[in-house]
Amino acid sequence: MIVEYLRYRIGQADAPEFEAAYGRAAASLAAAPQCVDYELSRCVDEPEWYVLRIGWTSAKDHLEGFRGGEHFKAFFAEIRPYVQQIEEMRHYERTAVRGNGGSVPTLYDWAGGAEAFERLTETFYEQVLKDDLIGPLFAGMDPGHPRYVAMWLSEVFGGPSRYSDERGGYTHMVTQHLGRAISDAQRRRWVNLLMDAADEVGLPADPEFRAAFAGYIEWGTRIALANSQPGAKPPMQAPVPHWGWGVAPPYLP
Ligand code: HEM
Repeated sequence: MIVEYLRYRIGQADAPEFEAAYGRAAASLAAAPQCVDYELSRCVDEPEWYVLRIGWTSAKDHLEGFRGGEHFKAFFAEIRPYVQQIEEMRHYERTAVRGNGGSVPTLYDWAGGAEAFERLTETFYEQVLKDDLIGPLFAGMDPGHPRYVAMWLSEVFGGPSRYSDERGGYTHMVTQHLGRAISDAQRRRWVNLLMDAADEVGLPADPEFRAAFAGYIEWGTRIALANSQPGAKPPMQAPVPHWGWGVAPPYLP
């Protein structure tokens, strides 16, 4: 993705119509397959300044795909009156420096940290080992397995990167699933037992946390199943995924 920044200087009297014009032009951005996202902000300290940030799939997609495509005409018709007021219009490449601030707790903190995930996996694998459908898969499991999976989950949900640092990260995890030929019935049992364990150990029960938690578990188990099939060739190098709240952040009164 490439980010385009446009800085406009708009006189006070023209501001309402400028914002309204961009409100209409936004329909073209929303429809354009080259546009990732967009946001128009107005300067608080000097209200005549506006910054428009548009994420494009690439600079070429913007300059050739969007400008030569079906949505440009309607877009440009709306913003043409303000072209003279553009003070800067450039593409910027994102750097590795980015992330979320601390205003919203991580799922890891919300759950109760490492100790909560350790309680979860301990209880979970006690049941797994007794289960007729998936118990046999884990018959020879490493005694540290519950703790390792707790480290993995902690890292995924925003906790420390201990699984990557101490246990081989994604590559080790993916190797463990290879060739196990997990069936969908086994995957579902794994999910059900984990959800039961989440209730039993008292993981937060608020809808937002459980929706995000279940989202990752559903995603992760489907990937584990696919990677475990005979002949599967998953990527052997990848970062540990980081899971966030998605569309429903926690309710903080
Ligand atoms: C979100 C879903 C899943 C996650 C996060 C996960 C995570 C992991 C991790 C981190 C390991 C390696 C532990 C280590 O460092 O030694 C592992 C191993 C393993 N996983 Fe999964 N897994 C998932 C789903 C499943 C499912 C659905 C099954 C089967 C029903 C399964 C079966 C196994 C088995 C049999 C091992 C090897 C255990 C051993 O012998 O030590 N996993 N898993």
